[in-house]
Amino acid sequence: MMNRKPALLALADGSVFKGVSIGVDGQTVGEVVFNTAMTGYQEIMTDPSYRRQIVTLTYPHIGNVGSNDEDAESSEVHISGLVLREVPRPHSNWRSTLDFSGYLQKHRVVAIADIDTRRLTRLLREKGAQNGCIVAGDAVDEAAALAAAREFPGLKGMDLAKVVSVREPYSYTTGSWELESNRETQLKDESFHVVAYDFGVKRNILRMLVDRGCRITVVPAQTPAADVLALKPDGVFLANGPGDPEPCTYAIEAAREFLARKLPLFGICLGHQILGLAAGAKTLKMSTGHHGANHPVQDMDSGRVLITSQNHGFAVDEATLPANVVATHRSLFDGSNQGIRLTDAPAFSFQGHPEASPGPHDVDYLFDRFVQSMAPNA
Ligand SMILES: NC(=O)CC[C@H](N)C(=O)O
Repeated sequence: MMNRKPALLALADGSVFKGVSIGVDGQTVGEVVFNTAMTGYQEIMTDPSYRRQIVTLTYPHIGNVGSNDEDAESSEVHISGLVLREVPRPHSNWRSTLDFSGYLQKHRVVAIADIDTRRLTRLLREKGAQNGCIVAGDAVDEAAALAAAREFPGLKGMDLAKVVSVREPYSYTTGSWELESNRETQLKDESFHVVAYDFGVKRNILRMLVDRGCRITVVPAQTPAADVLALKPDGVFLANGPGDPEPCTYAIEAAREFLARKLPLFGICLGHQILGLAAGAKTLKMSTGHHGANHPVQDMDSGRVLITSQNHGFAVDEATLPANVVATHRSLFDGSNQGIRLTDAPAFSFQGHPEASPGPHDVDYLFDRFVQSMAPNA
């Protein structure tokens, strides 16, 4: 076996985990969270909503299927660092073009393995997400790592949507991957024009809209509502994204404008929180947040329980919903809000990830609902 360099993970509460480096040498800081998904490590690492977060994967065998170019949810790896139980082993998969260690090197990820991720996860669950630091390489300095972990200011109050967002608008017409032909599909039978605010959008959201006949114009996070209205969209989509929704005042103001004009509006994750804030509710920082691919959520209208993909650390505070906002979904793990709908505008949103990638598809009916809400404008 290859000789690994040392690495350590230091948390702001003073805990230190010693392991081995499986990525590049270096030091990285961020909020340490855990994700319980058993599949989809590439999708998780490339989800822009993980910016400034160090992700612990609780599933112990990561890297078994290597990596490929198709499973990325954006053009780069966004996580600040990666924490694993097992050192990745040789991989095997027909779609793989690069082994996992090569993937970590290529994307310059600082990563630690061979630590007790169960102990770490229990700590994060009991104390809440911790700011932390990974150092990897020949000179691992524990005191410096602890100091760096404590210096990280935390995600509360941090506006990261405008940091990860695209700089110029672009058009998106690529649909879902077709396994039989091993090719991506293209938009056919265009029925709607959707403007999607990119706060850190995951590709599969755009693909699922394209599959339903939407031509998409993706716009930067700080695009004023007037510029969007000038594009004459049938509906506006508010994407997922990293950081705290509260400082994203530019997006909250734009959403308010669309609400006032009764334009069909659909939000996912950060987009859900922004819709909530625009409607007059408040958001809060959760203790550990939700990160996984098997979280039960109840649809309050139908009573159905949905197994969902999740990645968020903030939430809409249901107690603050104004009279014209109805809670449509709730987490069965902790009762927190998972969806809202306005009674006086064609606007709704979901806290989890109906686009999955990775995760189950139980909530994809919300994409159909958005398309239906645009139908009168077609
Ligand atoms: N996936 C997301 O859009 C996450 C939203 C927000 N950054 C949160 O952590 O709650």
